[in-house]
Amino acid sequence: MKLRGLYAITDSQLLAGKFLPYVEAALEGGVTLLQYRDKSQDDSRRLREAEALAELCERYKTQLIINDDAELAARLGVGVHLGQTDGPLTPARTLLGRNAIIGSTCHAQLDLAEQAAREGASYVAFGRFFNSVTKPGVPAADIALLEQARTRIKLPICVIGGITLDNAAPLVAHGASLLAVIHGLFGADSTQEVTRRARAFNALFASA
Ligand SMILES: Cc1ncc(COP(=O)(O)OP(=O)(O)O)c(N)n1
Ligand SMILES: Cc1nc(C(=O)O)sc1CCOP(=O)(O)O
Ligand SMILES: [Mg+2]
Repeated sequence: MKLRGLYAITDSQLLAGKFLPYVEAALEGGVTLLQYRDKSQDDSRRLREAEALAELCERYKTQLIINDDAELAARLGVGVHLGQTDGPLTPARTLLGRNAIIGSTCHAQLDLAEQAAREGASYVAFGRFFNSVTKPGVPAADIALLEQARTRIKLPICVIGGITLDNAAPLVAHGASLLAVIHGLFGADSTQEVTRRARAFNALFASA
């Protein structure tokens, strides 16, 4: 499967009271990967919501990725995204199997991306590229890093952090394969606007 296009990420606070309708609206507009990102410790809610997303993704032929939690990903038979403190990649690959999508946060460090590639990651994620309301204060990445990553890393490159329709085009032009977006997608006033934004993010790849 080609990892290229919009990578929608859920946010439990932003999507409170409209979780499934907003996610479905994004899927309607076209989503390559959907990440379930919930930073709470409420395991039963996490399982319930992740199962609901798995069902939706099945319907829309979208790949589901679970943030942080390889065990939950294994339980649902889906992929996982692991940050630098979320556990090692190699056992996650063993647990999930060779076909699972496994992503790795590499901040703005090419050496982390090279290590992730050696350890079996499916894509590497760099960020944050712009100021993020969702996760302020994380280290910054820039276009020069993207240029270097494109020549050194032979995996799809995901970019994240403050990405909106107004700032995403140069990232795609400089080699980003996946645009990972929370607020720039789901911070919309209506389901129709979420669908419009998803379509518009995807259109950036058609013209690249
Ligand atoms: C696609 C993607 N890229 C980066 C992250 C950030 O992961 P991490 O550093 O583990 O931070 P949290 O998201 O867990 O707070 C991500 N989730 N997805
Ligand atoms: C979860 C996350 N990780 C980041 C990183 O730089 O690793 S930035 C970020 C938040 C992304 O949300 P938004 O699109 O609303 O900025
Ligand atoms: Mg994490």
